[in-house]
Amino acid sequence: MYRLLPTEEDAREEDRTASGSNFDPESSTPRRPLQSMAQKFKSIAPSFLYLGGGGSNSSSSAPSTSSWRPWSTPSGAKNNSSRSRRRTNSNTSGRTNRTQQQQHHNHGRFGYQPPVKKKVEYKLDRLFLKRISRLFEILFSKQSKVPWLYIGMTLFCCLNEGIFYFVGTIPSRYYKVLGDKDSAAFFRLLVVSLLTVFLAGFGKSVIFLMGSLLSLEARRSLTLYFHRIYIQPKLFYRILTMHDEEIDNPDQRITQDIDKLAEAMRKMVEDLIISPLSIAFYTWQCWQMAGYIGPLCIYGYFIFSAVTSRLLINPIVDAIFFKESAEGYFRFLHVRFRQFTESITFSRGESEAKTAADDSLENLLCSQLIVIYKELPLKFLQQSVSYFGSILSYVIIAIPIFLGHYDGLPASDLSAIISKTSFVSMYLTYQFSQIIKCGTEFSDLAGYTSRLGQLMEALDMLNTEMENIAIDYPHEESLSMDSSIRFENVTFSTPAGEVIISGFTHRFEAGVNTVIVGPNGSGKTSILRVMGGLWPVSKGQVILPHQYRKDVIFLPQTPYMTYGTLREQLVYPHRELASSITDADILRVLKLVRLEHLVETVEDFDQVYTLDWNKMLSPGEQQKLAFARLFYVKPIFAVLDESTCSMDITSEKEMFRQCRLLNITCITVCHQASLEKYHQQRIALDGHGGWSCSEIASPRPRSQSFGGSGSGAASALTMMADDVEIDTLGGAVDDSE
Ligand SMILES: Nc1ncnc2c1ncn2[C@@H]1O[C@H](COP(=O)(O)OP(=O)(O)OP(=O)(O)O)[C@@H](O)[C@H]1O
Repeated sequence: MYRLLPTEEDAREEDRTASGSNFDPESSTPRRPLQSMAQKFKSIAPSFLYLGGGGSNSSSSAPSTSSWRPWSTPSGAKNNSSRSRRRTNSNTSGRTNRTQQQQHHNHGRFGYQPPVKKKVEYKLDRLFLKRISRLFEILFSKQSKVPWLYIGMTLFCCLNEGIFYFVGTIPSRYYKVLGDKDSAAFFRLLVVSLLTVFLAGFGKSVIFLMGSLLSLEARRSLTLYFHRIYIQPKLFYRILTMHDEEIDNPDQRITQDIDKLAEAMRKMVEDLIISPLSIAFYTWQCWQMAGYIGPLCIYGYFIFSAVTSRLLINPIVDAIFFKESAEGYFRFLHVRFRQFTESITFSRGESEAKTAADDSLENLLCSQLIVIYKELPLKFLQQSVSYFGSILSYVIIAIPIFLGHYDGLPASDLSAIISKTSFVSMYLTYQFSQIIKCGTEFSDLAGYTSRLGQLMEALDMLNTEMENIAIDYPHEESLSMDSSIRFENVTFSTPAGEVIISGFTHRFEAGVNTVIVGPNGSGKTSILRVMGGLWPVSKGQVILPHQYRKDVIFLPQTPYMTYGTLREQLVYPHRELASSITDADILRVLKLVRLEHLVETVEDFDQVYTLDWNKMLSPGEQQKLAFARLFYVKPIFAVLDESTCSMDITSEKEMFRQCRLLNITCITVCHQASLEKYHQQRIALDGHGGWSCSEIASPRPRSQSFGGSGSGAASALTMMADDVEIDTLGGAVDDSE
C-alpha cells in the first residue's frame, strides 16, 4: 500500500503516546487538558514565547525534527546496512527524540498540533527583500495584467487627488463667501461643491474597483505561477510526502496565503499609490502658508512615528507567520474529518476528533491572540499619529498668526486661511499617518511573503535535487527498446535514508504475470515507487519500456476519483482524450468491469456528477473503475498495488481474466495467497532486505507461452484466452478454492 505523509499521522500517534496521561482510564472520553478559555489564558505565556517570539525561547531548545536529507546521497545506505539495525534505531533514539519534541511543543496536550519547527525568525531583512522582489517579478511579468491595472489605478488616483484637493478647500471658500455675505457666490459655490463631491465619490469607487481587479489579477498571476512550479510530476509527491515538517500545508499557502497577500497589497497600493506625489504637493502648499516650520514639524513627527512603527512591525511578522500555520492545521484537520468521516464514525472516534479539533482551535486562537497583543502598540501608535495630526495642523497655523504674519487681514480672509492651512497640514499628516497605518498591512504582507517565499525556496531546492538525481541515477533516460522492465543491481532507500533492498536484479517480462509478496513494511510498494520514479535509486539502474508512460500503468489501492463527468473519469488522467472516447467504448469498458449500472446513475456520460465520486462509489467499485481506465488504455504492463483488495472474489477473478484477454501483464503487490494463481512468477521479500524469485506452479504448464516478449507472447495469450485458458483459469480457481 502507498504510504504517504509520515509526519502528521505519526505526530498524532506520538502525541497520543506523549500525552497518554490525559486519558482518563475510567472513561472513554479523553480528559481535556485545557478546560476553559480562562485556563487557556494562563497557558499563553509559554506558547507566547514559542509562537510569538519566533521561537526565541522555547524553539531554541526544541531540536529540529527535520529528517530531510538530499535523497540523491545514499547517506542512509552508509549508515544502515542492515534492516533490523535500522528498525532498532528508529524504534529507540529516533522515536524518543520525536516524542520528546512533541511533548515539548504541545506542553503535554492531547490532540493535533502543528509539528515542532526549528528556530526561524521571520522579519524584515535581506531575505524578506529577496522574497518580495521575487514575488514582484512574477506580478510584473509580461504575461500579467497587474502592471496595466497599476498604471490605470495611478492615473485615476492622480485625477481623484486633484478633485479631492478642491473638495478639501471648499470649506475655506464657504468661510470667505459667508464672511462677505455674498449670496450669488454662495449659490455658485454650492452647485460647484455638490458636483465636485459627486465626482470625488465616483472617483473613489472607480479606484476601489481597480484595486479589487488588481488584487484578483495578483492572485491569478501568483497562483498560476505556484501551480506551475508545485504541481509537477513527482515534485508534487515529494513535497507532500517529504516536507511536511518544514513546509507545512503548501496547499494552504497557495489557496489562502496568496489571496491574503493580494488583499494586503491592494490596501497598501490604494493607500500609498500616489503618496509621494501628494506629499510633495502638500509639503509645498504647507510651506507657502505656514513657512518652513510647518513641513518641518510634520516631517519630524513622521520620522519619529516611522522609526517606532518599524520596531513594532518585526515581531508581528513572526506572529502572523505562525498564526497562518495554525490556521492551516486547523483547516487541514477538518478536511481530514471529511475525508475519513466513515472510518471515524465506525470506530466511534467522534470524541477524539472533537478534542483534537478543539485543541487545534485553541492553538489557533492562541496564535491569533498573540497577533492581537503584538499589534496593540502599533495600533496605539497609528491612532495617536492620526489624532495628533489634527492638533498639529492648528499648531502649525498658530505660529505665523502669533508671529503677526496675517495681521490686518479681514476676519473672513483669516478664517479662510486658517481653514485652508489646517486642511493642507492635516492632509499632509494624514498622508504620513496612512504610511504608518500601512504598517499593519505591511506586517501581514511580510508574513505571507515569508510563507510563500519559503515554499518557493523549498520547490527550488527539490527541483535542483531532482535534477541531480536525474543526472546521478538516470531513470527515465534508460529506456529499453524491448517490452520489459529491468531492475539491475538496484539499491534504494526510504526518504529517511533507510535502505530497504540492495542489489535487486529482476526482469519483468511482458506476458509473465509477477506477484510481489512479503510481510508488512518489507518494501513491496517501494519497488513500485522506484519503478514509477517516485523514489530514486541510490545504486543500479531501472530500465523501462520505450513508451513507458503509455505502456506501464499503475493502479493504487485507492484510485483517485477526479471530479467531473463519467467520460472524464474513464480517461483520467488524460482529460484531452475525453472527446475521443465514444459512448460505445464507455459502455464496453463498463461492461468489462461490471459497472453497467453507472450508466443509469449518471443519465448522461457528459453530465458533471455533482456528488463526490468517492462517496457515490464503494471502494470496490472505485477499484473497478480504475480497471475500466486500464482496459480502455490497454497498456503492456499493469502495476497493481493491492488494487483488487476491496473486490469480491468473482470480480477479482474477472479483472485478471480481462487483463489476460487484453494482453496486459500484471505486476501485482498483494497479501492474498489466492491471487498467486493468476501469476506465473513470485518475488518474495523477507522483510530484512532479502528477496527471492520463484516460478509459480500452475495446474497446467503454460509458462512457455509467456516467456517471450512482444507480439509472440501476446498472440499466445490471446489464443489461450480464446479457447482453453479461460476454462483452465476457471478450473484453477475452483481447484484452489
Ligand atoms: N514516505 C516515507 N518516508 C519514510 N519511510 C517510508 C515512507 N514510505 C514508506 N516508508 C518505509 O518504507 C518501508 C517499506 O514500505 P512499503 O510501503 O514499501 O511496505 P509494504 O511492503 O508495501 O507494506 P504493506 O504490506 O504494509 O503495504 C516501511 O518500513 C515504511 O515505513
